[in-house]
Amino acid sequence: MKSMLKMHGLTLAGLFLAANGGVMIYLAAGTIKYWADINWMDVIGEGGTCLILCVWLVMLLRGRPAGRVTRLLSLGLCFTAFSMWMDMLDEFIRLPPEAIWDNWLETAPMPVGMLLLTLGMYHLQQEQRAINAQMSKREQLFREHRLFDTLIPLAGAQYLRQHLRQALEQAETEQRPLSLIAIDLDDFSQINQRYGQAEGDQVLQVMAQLLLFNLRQQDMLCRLAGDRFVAVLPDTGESQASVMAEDMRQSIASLAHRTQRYGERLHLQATTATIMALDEDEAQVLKRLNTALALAKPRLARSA
Ligand SMILES: Nc1nc2c(ncn2[C@@H]2O[C@H](COP(=O)(O)OP(=O)(O)OP(=O)(O)O)[C@@H](O)[C@H]2O)c(=O)[nH]1
Repeated sequence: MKSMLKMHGLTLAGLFLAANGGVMIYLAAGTIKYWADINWMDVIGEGGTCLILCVWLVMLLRGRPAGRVTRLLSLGLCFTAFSMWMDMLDEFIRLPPEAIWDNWLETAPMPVGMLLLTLGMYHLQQEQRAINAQMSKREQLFREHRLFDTLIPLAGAQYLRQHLRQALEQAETEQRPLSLIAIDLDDFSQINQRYGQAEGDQVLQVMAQLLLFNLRQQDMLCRLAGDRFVAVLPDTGESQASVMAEDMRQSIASLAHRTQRYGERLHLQATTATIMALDEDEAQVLKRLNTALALAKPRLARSA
């Protein structure tokens, strides 16, 4: 709240002053209505709309960084909220019949606000396109940020299952192959034990970045659980997926990760497994992938 006031205090102060100014002007020019003369339906409709617009304004200012889009949208909301506020005031204050300026105060800010909101929405759409391009390896077929992990900025198992269901349908409709890679760090629990949970978190974050670098634009990476990641690769056969999995394994093995505390070098190793989706649902695909990974684990341990 503090940072919002610091960044957008001027906008909020402007709206507050304009709303107060409106009350002053109406009070100076008119008389307060009797209780019985107040049309409460209008008060609820106009006042409620004004209140909701103010709530949207606060949500917008709290949720977005400062910049052109935020400025345009917040100004648009301020103008429309002010228009509704002025509209509501005449339910409480009776102005002389010859006054026509109040129509201007009620009506004129509305189209200005709508115009600013439209401009803001246009630039928001442009901004969203740029963000979508950056996010494409993390979310594709739908957006549900409740399913995103805050520690490692990737979607989790629930998102993976929903994404996979849609990707399987798409692959079947288009008659194209779909492959999956599972990547699991070896002996990750030892990193936690030896260097602490915070260092383990750091390793997972670095690993997620590294895996994203190894993927193409159309691929999608999720964190299935703990130190296990899954990449969904549309339009990809098993042999191509195996090559990509090996690249990922090697890039993890050659990563020179140093601990935050003493800067010791950690030698990370990962096991990967690759499968191509057959005529099966997402639960069967994931089960087969997990089995393939479990089979790959002991093989690595034996060869070490
Ligand atoms: N730091 C950290 N650790 C986590 C997180 N989620 C799970 N873990 C830990 O990850 C470890 C996973 O253990 P295992 O599944 O045995 O994996 P592993 O030690 O790599 O063993 P193998 O996979 O058999 O090589 C557990 O010790 C969990 O406590 C997390 O978000 N952060």
